[in-house]
Amino acid sequence: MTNLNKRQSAETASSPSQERKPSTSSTLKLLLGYAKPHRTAFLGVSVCALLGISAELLQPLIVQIAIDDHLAKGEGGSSLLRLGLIYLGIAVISFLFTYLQNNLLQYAGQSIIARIRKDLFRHISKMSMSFFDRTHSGSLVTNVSNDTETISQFFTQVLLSLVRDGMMLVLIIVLMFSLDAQLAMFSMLILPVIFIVAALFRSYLRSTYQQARSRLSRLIAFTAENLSGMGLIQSFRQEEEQFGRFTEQNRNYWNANLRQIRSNVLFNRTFDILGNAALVLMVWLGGRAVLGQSMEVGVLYAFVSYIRQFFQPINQITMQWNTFQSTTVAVERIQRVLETEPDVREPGEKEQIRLPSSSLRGEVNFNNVTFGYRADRPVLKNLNLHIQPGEMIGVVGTTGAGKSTLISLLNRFYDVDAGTVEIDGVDIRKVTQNDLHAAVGLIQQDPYLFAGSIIDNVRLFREDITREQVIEACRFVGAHPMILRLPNGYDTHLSERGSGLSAGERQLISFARIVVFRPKILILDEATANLDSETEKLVQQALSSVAQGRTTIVIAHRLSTIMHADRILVMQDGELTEQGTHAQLLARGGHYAELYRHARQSGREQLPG
Ligand SMILES: Nc1ncnc2c1ncn2[C@@H]1O[C@H](COP(=O)(O)OP(=O)(O)OP(=O)(O)O)[C@@H](O)[C@H]1O
Repeated sequence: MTNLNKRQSAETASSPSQERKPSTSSTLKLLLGYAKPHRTAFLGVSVCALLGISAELLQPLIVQIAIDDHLAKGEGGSSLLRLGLIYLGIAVISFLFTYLQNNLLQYAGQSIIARIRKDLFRHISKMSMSFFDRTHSGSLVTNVSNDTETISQFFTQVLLSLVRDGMMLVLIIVLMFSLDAQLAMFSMLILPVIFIVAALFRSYLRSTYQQARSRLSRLIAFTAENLSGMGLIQSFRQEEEQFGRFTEQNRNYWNANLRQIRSNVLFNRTFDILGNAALVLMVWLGGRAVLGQSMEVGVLYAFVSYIRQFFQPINQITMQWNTFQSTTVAVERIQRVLETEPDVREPGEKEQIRLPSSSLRGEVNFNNVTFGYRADRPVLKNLNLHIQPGEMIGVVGTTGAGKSTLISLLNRFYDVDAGTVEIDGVDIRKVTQNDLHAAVGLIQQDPYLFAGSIIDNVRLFREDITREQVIEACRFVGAHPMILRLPNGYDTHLSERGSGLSAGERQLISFARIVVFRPKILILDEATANLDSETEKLVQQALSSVAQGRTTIVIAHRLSTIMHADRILVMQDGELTEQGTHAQLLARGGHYAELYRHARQSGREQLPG
């Protein structure tokens, strides 16, 4: 399959219209796979639940013995006290086992969810750029946060309910039949009514739950989008409009949430009424039996207690059905991400060729490369480019000419559709991502900084790179004085995206990263486009220091950045139309000369495009 075909099939697979229906069996398969390493804990939960509820269910029997065997015969005193102490002891035992069972279950459940989250994050970070082109980051955030949280409810609520309430129900039925088979038979008459009510409510409860969840997701996505675009919103004075849209989303969620709560309350209270009706029936039938002396008072008391407890597990299990439904939806969403293979694949062990950084020369070749983001629109067409080790290359061209695409292919963010991209004569598809990204360093226009100190941002949280190495790198690129001016110097904590630093300062930090990580090939994608001339001078100096001994490719809109390059490439509509030194290209009088003339006329060094 070609890459284009692969991209298309991946796009189709993730389109909403093609979403598969969540299936119970695949949900269980995934969950049981994750639960397997914790089977001892789950066995412990079952044993504790059995012992806990057995102790709980013994309590009415103790009272029955106290009434029928002691009170009814006029016995009291020490034997009643002994029964009272046994009752208390059993209550303590029930508490202890329930406590143990909850702790074990929470431990296993939370460990499983942490593992799912870890797997998901690792998988997402290995995905190719094409995956991020077609997947909304908000939906991935929901996968990692909300969906895993929903799955956690499966372990901490659904499973617990199935085990505990299931066992409780069976034990209650056994105890009721052993106390009085006839009365127990009458109680069972209520079961069909319970099932009918549960079935009637089930789909209504599920739809209210799903509606509330989807409205909450929309509200979260809307808020996240607004936070990241707050600068734009304020500069266009859109606060009121956005507030209006937020209010509407908020109201929608509020309505859906209230509807869900109302339906839950209605369901629970209907069950209460059924329970009370069964109780009245038991008291009436049992009371007649007691009066007719065919039943003892204590037995009736125990029966009434069990009937009250009988409805609790049924109610719980029915409620868990909804949670299970939302778990299947969450599992399906997570599975869809986990099953998506990266379009850019690691080479197999046999075809792998190492690119050891110690012996790397930094030669780059694009041989007859054709590539398009979509099957029907090639962006690069049959492109040939040979870059010598240590050469400094400048790339110019109009908007959309394919300059950034060239860089993306060299980083293997996408695979070529035809031809090859080589480093030191090795096809980069045969190189591991680790080796490739150690060989190629990228500095983007708006370098990304993480929440953390300056030190951590330069060494990207790698503990094996020392503080001294970081400081030396910052001195080398000329960032040291600027960092010392910050409130806590190298330990200054940067907030997310590096706000608090200017664009130029962020650039200098990303240059220091390059010095620390030592890639042999350096790429700058319009790194100086947004800088004032003072800062640009600083960045220029840093660039010439960092470019020493490295193959450097600079995409620039500013002439000054690339005028002194060994070679300037001119790209137009996906093709290399001219190349040579600044002087050669001017002498040629082609597209570059025209771009240069435009730039001079406008009084700025900014190239059009
Ligand atoms: N992720 C993408 N998905 C689909 N099409 C894309 C994507 N990135 C770029 N393109 C398209 O590919 C073509 C080349 O884009 P590219 O970003 O390489 O151009 P460029 O020369 O770097 O332009 P600029 O100077 O404006 O950044 C454009 O038509 C663009 O719309």
